[in-house]
Amino acid sequence: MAGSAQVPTLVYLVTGGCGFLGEHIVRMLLEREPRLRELRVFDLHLSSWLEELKTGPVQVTAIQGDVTQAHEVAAAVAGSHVVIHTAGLVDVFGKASPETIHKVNVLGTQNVIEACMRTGTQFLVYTSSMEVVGPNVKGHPFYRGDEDTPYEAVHRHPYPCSKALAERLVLEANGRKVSGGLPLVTCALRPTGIYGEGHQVMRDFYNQGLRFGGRLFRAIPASVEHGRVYVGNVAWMHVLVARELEQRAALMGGQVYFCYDKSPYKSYEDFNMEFLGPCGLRLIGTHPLLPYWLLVLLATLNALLQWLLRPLVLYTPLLNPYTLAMANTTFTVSTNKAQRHFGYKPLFSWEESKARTIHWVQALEASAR
Ligand SMILES: NC(=O)c1ccc[n+]([C@@H]2O[C@H](COP(=O)([O-])OP(=O)(O)OC[C@H]3O[C@@H](n4cnc5c(N)ncnc54)[C@H](O)[C@@H]3O)[C@@H](O)[C@H]2O)c1
Ligand SMILES: CC(C)[C@@H](O)CC[C@@H](C)[C@H]1CC[C@H]2[C@@H]3[C@H](O)C=C4C[C@@H](O)CC[C@]4(C)[C@H]3CC[C@]12C
Repeated sequence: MAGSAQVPTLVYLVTGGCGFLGEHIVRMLLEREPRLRELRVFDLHLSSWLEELKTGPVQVTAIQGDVTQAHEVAAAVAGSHVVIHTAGLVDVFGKASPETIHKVNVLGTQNVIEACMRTGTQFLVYTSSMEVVGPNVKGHPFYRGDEDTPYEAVHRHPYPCSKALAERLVLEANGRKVSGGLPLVTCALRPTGIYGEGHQVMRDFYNQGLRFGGRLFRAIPASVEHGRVYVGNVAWMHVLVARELEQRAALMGGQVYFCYDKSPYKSYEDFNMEFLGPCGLRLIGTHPLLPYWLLVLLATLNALLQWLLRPLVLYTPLLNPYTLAMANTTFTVSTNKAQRHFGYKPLFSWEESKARTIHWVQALEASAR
């Protein structure tokens, strides 16, 4: 692949390039990958902001397509040097059926792998997830763990199951021969809960707070820590891995890397308040306002209501049995594998990540007025 640092020669493909993370990866590549000649952005739903990117020196090719359609994926992959596969159905709220989640996240990933094999693309970076590891169905905490920490990764929910299967397909494909006889080099990145500009769940929390007069009500003990990572640092890790994968194929090929930065370990709700607080919202209660059994009952009622209403309307509240269990289980990572293997260091400090996210929420506030 070795593109010249001076002459832009490389073609990258980003699947899911119009999503929350995908957009940051696309913009980061255009800013920080000097070898880029063409950037292909493949997504089911193309965004209007892509048009503004077409005026720069890099050819930006918007491709409307579906990763579940092998021929569409193959056409997009053909001729690319690197594929960053971040397209996926990120659904823990019951918006999509288990079958659809599996089809997009697993079959879609299989299509990307096969397209690389058939067309001779050698380098594949997959956006996996912390959920490939946990929290597991038993609610075991994962406290400051790393890529080698033993943990019983047992899942039942369609989303983590699909991510785990897709990641396994990607890692098992490492070393297989692509068209032309060279080896496919793959690796998987496992972000913890990503936050930052464009994060839909943060937007949902903000809107929920507005509906309750600027108040959010604590449901989870402050002691339950969740690892979070700023979207800009996740995007940077993708760019760096894509750049280093060729030179360090023997070390990085077939590996997984947690995405991490200096974001503090806090409960999910307390962490969100780092951004929502400066925008006028208050988290009521130093302890959960309701007993856990009542939260479980309410979450179960939400799931029942979702099932009953499904023929009429899609009811997808934040609180359901799975999200409650996730929120209520400590999951934090402490690792430096990415730094050791390919020199990753967070591009954005915690202070910068926080300021950028607050600025974005304030823009939401302005548009909500
Ligand atoms: N958001 C997080 O906290 C988080 C954490 C860890 C990992 N991830 C992973 O990061 C990736 C991106 O997540 P996100 O939060 O940006 O989600 P997102 O929903 O904002 O982006 C996903 C993108 O994929 C596209 N897509 C969905 N189905 C498609 C299909 N069939 N064909 C083509 N494109 C399709 C969507 O249109 C969207 O633009 C996912 O693979 C997700 O599992 C997300
Ligand atoms: C209603 C309360 C109980 C409230 O605290 C629920 C919060 C809940 C919506 C979130 C708690 C943990 C989140 C998940 C976590 O950050 C990691 C994820 C992995 C990633 O691949 C996709 C997103 C997510 C599943 C993320 C989704 C929201 C939470 C469940």
